[in-house]
Amino acid sequence: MSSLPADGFAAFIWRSLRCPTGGPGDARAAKRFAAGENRPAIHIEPVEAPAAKGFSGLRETKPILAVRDLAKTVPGGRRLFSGLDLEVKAGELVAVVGESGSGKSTFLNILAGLDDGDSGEVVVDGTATGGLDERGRTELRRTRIGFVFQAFHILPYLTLRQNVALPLALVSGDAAAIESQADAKLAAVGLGDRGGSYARDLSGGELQRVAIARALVHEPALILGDEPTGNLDPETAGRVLALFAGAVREGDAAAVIVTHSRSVAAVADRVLTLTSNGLSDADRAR
Ligand SMILES: Nc1ncnc2c1ncn2[C@@H]1O[C@H](COP(=O)(O)OP(=O)(O)OP(=O)(O)O)[C@@H](O)[C@H]1O
Repeated sequence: MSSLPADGFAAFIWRSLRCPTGGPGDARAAKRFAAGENRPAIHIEPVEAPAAKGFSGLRETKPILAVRDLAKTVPGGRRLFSGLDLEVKAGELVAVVGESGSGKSTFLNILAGLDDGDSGEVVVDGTATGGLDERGRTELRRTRIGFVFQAFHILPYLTLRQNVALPLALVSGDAAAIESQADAKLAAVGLGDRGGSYARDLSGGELQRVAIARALVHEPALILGDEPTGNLDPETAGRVLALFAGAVREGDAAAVIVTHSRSVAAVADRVLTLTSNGLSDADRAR
């Protein structure tokens, strides 16, 4: 992707949404807008998409994630789990622990619609993934799900701003608004001055913060993390986790994090253990 171009009109739209009482620059831009300048080139709708907080009322009463009686067998016939039930509400962070090979990553992939259970149901923000075709699942991931992996997957040939902007760029043509949202999210993870840097310039902890900014930039309803602190030293992991938990709670999202780490368990609202019989309450002190 080439650099995201600045666009005066788009910047005006952005400022108008963020700051209704703009300065003289906004007044001039407003005149141009009234005169119809540039209007056809802009696709405004996605700028309003982050107002996913409009779902807040709904999210308070309904779980963001509902899993019912899920079962999964992998090729070769081994049953990983069955009878798995889970509900996660807005602002709630659930950690999933379990033995290596118990199926934690497979479970996350099913939640993201990247894999299928043998039976059972997964409902994300009111949408049953089982009823969606590939296109519908992709759309669900783009608009409703943020995924943080152990390996950061920050693309080295894009700036950090462009990396964070990717989920928005997939659904919007409004480059300036996208760039502003990416910068705001980078600022939220303490990297507001690094938007023009590249991955090679950052430490592991900083890269993971970029990955979190990217996972949250489109204000997903459901945040999934697969060992998101696995590559970090304990102190950095703690800082990243606090950031993650804050973003989940303030952003009104639900989160499921697969981990072997005690520090993840420490910030979670619930710690559940995955076994062949599904998820069960774990000892928080483990
Ligand atoms: N497509 C597949 N074909 C065959 N076996 C698979 C497939 N996908 C997963 N498995 C097996 O299912 C088991 C669960 O894998 P998974 O990665 O979900 O476990 P995990 O709990 O995340 O493990 P870890 O904690 O070590 O990362 C493993 O034994 C894995 O080899």
